[in-house]
Amino acid sequence: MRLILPLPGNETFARDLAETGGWELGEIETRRFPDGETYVRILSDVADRRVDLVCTLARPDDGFLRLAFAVDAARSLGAREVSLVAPYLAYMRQDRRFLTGEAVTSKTFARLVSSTFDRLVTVDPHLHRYPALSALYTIPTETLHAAPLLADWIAVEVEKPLVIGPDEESEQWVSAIAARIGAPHAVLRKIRHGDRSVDVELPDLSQWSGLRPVLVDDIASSGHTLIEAARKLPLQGFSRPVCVVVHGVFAEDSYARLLAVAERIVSSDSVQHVSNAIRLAPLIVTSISADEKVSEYLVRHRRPPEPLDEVERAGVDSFPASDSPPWTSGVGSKQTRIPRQGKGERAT
Ligand SMILES: O=P(O)(O)OC[C@H]1O[C@@H](O)[C@H](O)[C@@H]1O
Repeated sequence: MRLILPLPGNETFARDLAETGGWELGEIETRRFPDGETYVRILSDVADRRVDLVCTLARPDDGFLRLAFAVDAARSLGAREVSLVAPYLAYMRQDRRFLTGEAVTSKTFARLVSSTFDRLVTVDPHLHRYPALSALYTIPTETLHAAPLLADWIAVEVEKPLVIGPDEESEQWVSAIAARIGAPHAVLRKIRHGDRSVDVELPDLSQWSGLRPVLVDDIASSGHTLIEAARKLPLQGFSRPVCVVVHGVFAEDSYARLLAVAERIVSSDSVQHVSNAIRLAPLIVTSISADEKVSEYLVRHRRPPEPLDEVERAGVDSFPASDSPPWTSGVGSKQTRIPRQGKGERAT
């Protein structure tokens, strides 16, 4: 049975994941030495098992080294595969060099994660200028999408919603959410002047007066985007908006400031926060279970070992037509490196 191992601060999410998936919840002991260095000890049996380290990556600078230590400990104890389940993936927003000399941190961070883990599972990474995680990460990745869960929450909780994205980037999930619940949608225009300085312009929304505005975004970080959008809506006669985000990072006092101009704020549980109202565990379990089926399939169809020279000549393996491979169906976009037995890799 696979093992779900939570890093500190991720216990609630990991327990939900383990219970929903019917998997074992493991234990890691971590603490700080007096000089600030990190102590890590894995207390669960990981030998010959697939291990999922669960760690959301909001505030990653504090936690990544601890993760790297845990992976090495798991490998030295004989773990068969170590994946990172990071419902929020950090360092996706500095995706290019805007000023000479800036570090493109998305690339550096992706390289660190790719050289540490065997696989990455995440939810709605901030893919703005990158087409997919495969443009950055060299390990197999699974990108899951929370839009249907957000849509279902809105459908149940908000009467007569007008789904609003605060900027052009949000059009993709705002339109998907609106279509799923049969509501209208609109997209605002954002001009970002700096980390903490944002302007939002509203188009004429008067045709939807009387509807409840629901601001939807992937991340609330400094909160400025949502705060500015929420401030502008009453200028066109709308009531205070409901704000729904996938990742409630809520830096500094942004949650309190947004609450002052919003009717209600909810987030998925990708980052543990008082606003959490949408569980991601079912989405992640579906994806991990589908991946397990692929592995089981490969084990079932494992060929007897062949001498290396024949293996090299055989090239790509083929599967019997009577039992089609299960990796085509999924809940997100998958970048999976299918082990090819004929190329010297072993199915697990
Ligand atoms: O305005 P804050 O909360 O700092 O940043 C979040 C916004 O910045 C964008 O990259 C996100 O898509 C979101 O719209």
